Amino acid sequence: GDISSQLHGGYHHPLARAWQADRQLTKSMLIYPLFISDIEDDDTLIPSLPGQHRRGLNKLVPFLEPLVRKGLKSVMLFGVPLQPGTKDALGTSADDPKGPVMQAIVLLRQRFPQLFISVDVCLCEYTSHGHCGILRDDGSLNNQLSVDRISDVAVAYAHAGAHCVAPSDMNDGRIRAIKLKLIEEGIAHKTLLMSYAAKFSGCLYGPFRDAAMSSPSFGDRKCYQLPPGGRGLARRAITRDIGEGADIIMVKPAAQYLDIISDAKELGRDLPIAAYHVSGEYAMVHAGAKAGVFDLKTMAFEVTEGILRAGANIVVSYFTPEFLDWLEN
Ligand SMILES: NCC[C@H](CC(=O)O)[C@@H](CN)CCC(=O)O
Ligand SMILES: [Zn+2]
Repeated sequence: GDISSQLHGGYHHPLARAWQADRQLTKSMLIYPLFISDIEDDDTLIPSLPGQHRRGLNKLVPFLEPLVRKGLKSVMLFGVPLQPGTKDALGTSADDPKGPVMQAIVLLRQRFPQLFISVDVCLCEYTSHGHCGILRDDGSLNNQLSVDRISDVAVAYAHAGAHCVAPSDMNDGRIRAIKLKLIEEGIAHKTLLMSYAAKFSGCLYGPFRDAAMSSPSFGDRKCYQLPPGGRGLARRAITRDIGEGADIIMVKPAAQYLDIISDAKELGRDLPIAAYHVSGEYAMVHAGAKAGVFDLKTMAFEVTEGILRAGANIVVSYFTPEFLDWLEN
């Protein structure tokens, strides 16, 4: 018969199967999210985010040392201000030099010179209303005030030593504003701007909001995060952010949005594409494994390989510590 119908020979051997993948998971592709609180000796398990803790500055280095030895290459910092007076309408404490994130940047840069420090830039953890920007009287986002504030916070993190700033706010035009300020400040050349370009609203962020105490006090994020059905909007946001100077495009969530990752790679063919395997997606894998649906490690690999197959070469993943044990390189 037609000999081109015979495919099995091309993937009979495990190595030949590995060769079928355009991108194979390695430790350097992984970014590990860290929750940093302003209680210095804090080390609190986050029940809804299996195995993840909120840690204060005094607990960070001992926790990270073994992970860095195992090959951890990059982290993403999220501040969790718990002290009274750290939340107001403007998110004033987001760039407080005494705040948890600003101090963690300095500490980690000094302690782990090889570690790539990316920092999430948003106001929702620092605003009394819990939204990702500054509000108008009617409760909607004031774009100009939000973009001004978010870009100031991004520049403060970059000045503190962040290698990468990653605005997850989804305010229109924040990428351009951050890039312009980085240029004005003379630090654009050493700061990577990673845009959460296609970030969807939905039900997959619950465990994160538990961890970061960052749920909106009223309403939701449906007027600034993308509607789950908005593939065209995502393509437009990705194209816009590339044009505004993003160095990396991120899609979030990931496993439920593989078509968007694929679009991001098509539209951002010349950029690295990141995907954030969010708290809800991570918790679902744990829940499925606990329910006996599948083996945890097998599914962690299968879901992450799917994210790579769709076009990502960077994955923000809560499974990072396990992958450091599971991967050779
Ligand atoms: N800045 C928004 C935070 C946002 C979730 C939310 O909408 O609250 C993500 C953090 N960048 C949540 C990440 C996660 O769920 O793991
Ligand atoms: Zn936010």
